[in-house]
Amino acid sequence: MSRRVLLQEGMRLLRPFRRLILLAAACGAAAGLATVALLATVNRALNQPEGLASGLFGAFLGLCAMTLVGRAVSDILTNRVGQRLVAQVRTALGRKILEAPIAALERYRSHRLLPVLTKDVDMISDIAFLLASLLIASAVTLGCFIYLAWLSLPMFLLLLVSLGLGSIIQYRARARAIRGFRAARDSEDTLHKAYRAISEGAKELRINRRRRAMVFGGQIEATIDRIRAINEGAIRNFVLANTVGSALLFLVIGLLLAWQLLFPAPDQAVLSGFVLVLLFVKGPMDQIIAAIPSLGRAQIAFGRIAELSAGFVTPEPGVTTDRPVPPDRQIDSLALRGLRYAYPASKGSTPFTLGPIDLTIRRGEIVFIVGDNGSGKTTLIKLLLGLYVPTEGEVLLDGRPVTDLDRDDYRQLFTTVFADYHLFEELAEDADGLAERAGPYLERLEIAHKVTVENGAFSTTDLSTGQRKRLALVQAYLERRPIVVFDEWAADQDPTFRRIFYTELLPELRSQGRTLIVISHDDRYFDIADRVVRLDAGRVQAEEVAVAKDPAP
Ligand SMILES: Nc1ncnc2c1ncn2[C@@H]1O[C@H](COP(=O)(O)OP(=O)(O)OP(=O)(O)O)[C@@H](O)[C@H]1O
Repeated sequence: MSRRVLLQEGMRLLRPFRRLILLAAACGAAAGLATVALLATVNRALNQPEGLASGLFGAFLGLCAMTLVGRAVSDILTNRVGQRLVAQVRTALGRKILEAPIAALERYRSHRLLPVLTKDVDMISDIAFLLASLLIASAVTLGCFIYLAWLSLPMFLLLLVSLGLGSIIQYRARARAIRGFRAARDSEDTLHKAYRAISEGAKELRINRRRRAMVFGGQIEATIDRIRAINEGAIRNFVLANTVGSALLFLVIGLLLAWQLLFPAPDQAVLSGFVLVLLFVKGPMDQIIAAIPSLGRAQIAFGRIAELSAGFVTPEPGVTTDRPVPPDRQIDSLALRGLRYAYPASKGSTPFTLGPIDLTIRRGEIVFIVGDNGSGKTTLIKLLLGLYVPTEGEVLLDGRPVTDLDRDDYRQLFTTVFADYHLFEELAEDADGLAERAGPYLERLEIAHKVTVENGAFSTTDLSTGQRKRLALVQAYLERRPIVVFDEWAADQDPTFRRIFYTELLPELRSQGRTLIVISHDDRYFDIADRVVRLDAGRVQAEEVAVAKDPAP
C-alpha cells in the first residue's frame, strides 16, 4: 500500500478528532515552549548576581505551572483521541467483517484476520499515548533550537552540521528497520497460523511425535527465532545510530569548549547557556529518537489495518445490523435459472465452476441434494441461500429475481445447519417463553437431561459432537423460518437417531409447512425425499424421485 494512500487513510480516520488534536497540540506546544522559556529564565537567573530575586521568581513560578498544566492537558487529550480512535477502528473493522461478502471472507484467511484485529489495533493504541510526549518533546526541541540560534548563530550552525549527519545515519537505520519490521510482521501471521494448529490440532499432535516436532521445531520455533532475529537486528541498528548521534552531540560540546579556548568568548553567559540548553535538549531529542522504532511498527500495523479495510471495502448491500428483521412470511417457490458460479482462479489449479443449473423447489417439498465429494453440493446451497452472488443466472423467489438490495431479506427466510456450523450459545429469539418452547424439542432430541434454555441462551454447549448438532437442530426448530437447509446433518448421529431424523423429524418439519433442502449421502433414506437432485462435477446429472437402497432398519 503506497504511502500516499496510507496518509489519506490516516487523515480520514483522524478527521472526527481534529478539534481535540488541535487543542492537544496547542497545549503540548505551550508546555514545550514554557519549558524552553523556563530554561532561559534559569539561565538568566544563574548569570545574574541577584538570581531569581531580580523579579524572575514570578516568571519562574508561572512557567513551571504552564509546563505542568500544558503537559497534563495535552496527555489527557491525546489519550482521549487515541482511545476513541482505537474504538472507532475496532468498531469499523467488526462492521466490515460482518458486512463483507462471504466469498471475500473465505479468501481472507482467519490466520491473517485475527492478528490485524488484535495485534495491529493494539499497536495503534500503544502509539496513541506516546504521541502526546512526542508532541511536547518536539515543541521543546524546536523551541530550544530557536533559543540556541538566538544565543549564537555560529555555534548553532556547528550544531546543525552535526544534526544533519546524525539524521542521515538515523534515516538509514530506520529504512533498514522498517524493511525488517515488515518481514517480522509477515512472520507474525505464520506464527498465528502455527499457534492455531497447536491449539486446534492438540489431540493429533499428542499422538504423533514426529508431527509435533515438525510443527514445534519447524514452524513455531523457527518463526519465533526469525522474528526475534529481525527485531534484535533492527533495534541494534537503532541503538548504534543513537550512540553515534549522541557522540556527535558531545563532539559539538567539545568543539564549543575548544572554540572558547581558541577564541575567548566575549560573553561567558552565551557559552554556558548554549551548553546547558544543549545538554537539556538531549533529553527530548532522545525521547523522539527512541520512539522511531515504535512509529515504524505502528506504520506497518496501520498499513495492515488499511489493507484489511481495503480488502472488505465493498460491503454487501443491505447487510447492516440496524435493519429491521423482515416479518415472518411463507413462500411458494424458489427457483434457480441458468445459475453459474466460478471460484476465483488459484495458482496451479483450475477453479471449480458450478452450473449452469436450473432447479425449482416448491413450498413444503423435501429435496435431497446428493453427489460425490466435491461435486458442488455445498456451493449450490451457498448460492441458494444467497451467500454467494451467482456469476451468471439468477435466483427467483416466488417468480421474482433476488437482487443485491433484497438478498439479505431473502436470506432471513432460511434456517441452516452447515456441515462446518458454528453453534451460538445465545438464541436470537424473544427470551419470553423461550425455555417453554425449547423444552419439548430438547426432549424430542434426547438432550433435555443435559441442556436447558435460560435467559435466552443454552445452559451449555459442552456436549458430544452428535449432541451439539442436535442443539443446532433445536435452534432451527425455534427459528420458525419457512425453509430449512441441512448440510449432512445426520453424518454425526448414531444409527437410531439417524433413522429418527430422516423418518420422523424431517416429515414433522414438513408438516409444520416448512420446505426442506437436505444434502445427504444416506442413500437408504432417499425415499423420504420428494425429489433427489444428483450433482456431478458441478452440473445436475439427474433429478429423480429416488427409492431407498435398503429398507431402513
Ligand atoms: N472457498 C473455496 N475456494 C475455492 N474453491 C472452493 C472453495 N470451496 C469449495 N471449493 C471447490 O469447489 C468444489 C466443490 O466443493 P463443495 O464443497 O461444493 O463440494 P461438496 O459436493 O459439498 O463436497 P463434500 O461432499 O465433500 O462436502 C471443490 O472441488 C472445492 O475444491
